[in-house]
Amino acid sequence: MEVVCPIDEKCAPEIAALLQPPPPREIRDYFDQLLASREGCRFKVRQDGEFGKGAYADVDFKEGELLLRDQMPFGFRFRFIGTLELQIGRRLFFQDLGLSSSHGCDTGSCFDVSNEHGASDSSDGDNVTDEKSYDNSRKCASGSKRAKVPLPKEIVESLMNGEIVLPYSDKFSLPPVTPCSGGCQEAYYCSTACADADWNSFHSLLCTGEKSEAFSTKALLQFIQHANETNDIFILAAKAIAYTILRYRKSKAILLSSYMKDTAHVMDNFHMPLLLEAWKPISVGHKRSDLVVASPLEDYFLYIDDLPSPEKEKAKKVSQPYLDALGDEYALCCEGTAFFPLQSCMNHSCHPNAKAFKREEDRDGQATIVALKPISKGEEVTISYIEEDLPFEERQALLADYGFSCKCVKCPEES
Ligand SMILES: C[S@@+](CC[C@H](N)C(=O)[O-])C[C@H]1O[C@@H](n2cnc3c(N)ncnc32)[C@H](O)[C@@H]1O
Repeated sequence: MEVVCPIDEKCAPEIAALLQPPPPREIRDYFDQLLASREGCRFKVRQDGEFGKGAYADVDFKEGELLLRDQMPFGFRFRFIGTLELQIGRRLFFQDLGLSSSHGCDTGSCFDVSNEHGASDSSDGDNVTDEKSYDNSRKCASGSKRAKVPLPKEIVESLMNGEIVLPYSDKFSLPPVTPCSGGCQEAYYCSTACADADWNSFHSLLCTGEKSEAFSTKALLQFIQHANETNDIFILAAKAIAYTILRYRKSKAILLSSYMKDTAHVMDNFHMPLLLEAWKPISVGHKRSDLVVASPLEDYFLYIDDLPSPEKEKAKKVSQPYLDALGDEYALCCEGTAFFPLQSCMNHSCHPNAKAFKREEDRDGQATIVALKPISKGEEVTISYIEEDLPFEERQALLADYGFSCKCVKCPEES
């Protein structure tokens, strides 16, 4: 017997309306507003291209010029926070629990204190680019085979408690850890402003602490555990839904405040339009992107390695046991999944004119797009979702995972 969710049955027309993309005029207005709110944004989003929406240069760009730093409308900024010692301590702590993996960070907020239960799966869906694949300049240690030499538990604890200070670590200062004000001990931030923004955006409904506004924190805990054990895309989906609900509630409150209390019944006519409006940032077709933030630990150990003698030998005497304990993971990047509204409008080309690229100075989780060649005003900006130098068949196979067959300038020629 087919199991039908009672909500699916009861709200079938509303669900169908939510799944319908907004009309082109509304999509255009949405992007016009979004671009106007981004200071110095030199793009246009047009919907009349060969592949639907696309991003077009609004000025001439030179080779190597920064085109865009895209921000997430909801979600989080990925940043390493706390101290270098805390980062090492947490990483060793999770390593000891057997939880360490290629995913260096949690799925939460602007943090990362290396809470390693986020398992993002980049193989499914419509993720736009994997910035890691462009990040060849950095030595992410996945390929190397450094055997780990574990440290005693007490040392790991002392690192996390701030009782151990490593030489030159003050040169790699990180924003202090601000815990979630809801008391969940799951989300950590780089500032109170960031914590508040997150709370108001979605976290108040997803927090498992005592101040949570979730309907049932017990159910929420089960959900989070399930997502952590399977795929953190569920967490991102929950954030999208919480974000929509909170946006809906805000506009409903504004609307109600402009009516007399006894005419509140007029709301019946507004539920759906308000919900559709609140949902718009998602329904205009944001695609998820995988993003990577380079580890400050890698920078630290490289810095020690580059010190002149005898400082290098002196510092190494202290730092080497930590490097040995971390093994390959000394350079583990922080990986996560995010929504970038502008980057997700960029179409793919196997002969792209721009690139999603993490530069040395990019220390947060914004999406950075850099021109690979001069781009003229009006020209479409394209990026490669995959390694574009691969042979034709391999490129097609990879792009099939993204759900389309590539029709860029290069592919038809090569086929
Ligand atoms: C991240 S979206 C880019 C924005 C998209 N054009 C839209 O309208 O939302 C990726 C989708 O755009 C289309 N697309 C992008 N580049 C393409 C290409 N080179 N060849 C064919 N389709 C492409 C595919 O449908 C793909 O799933």
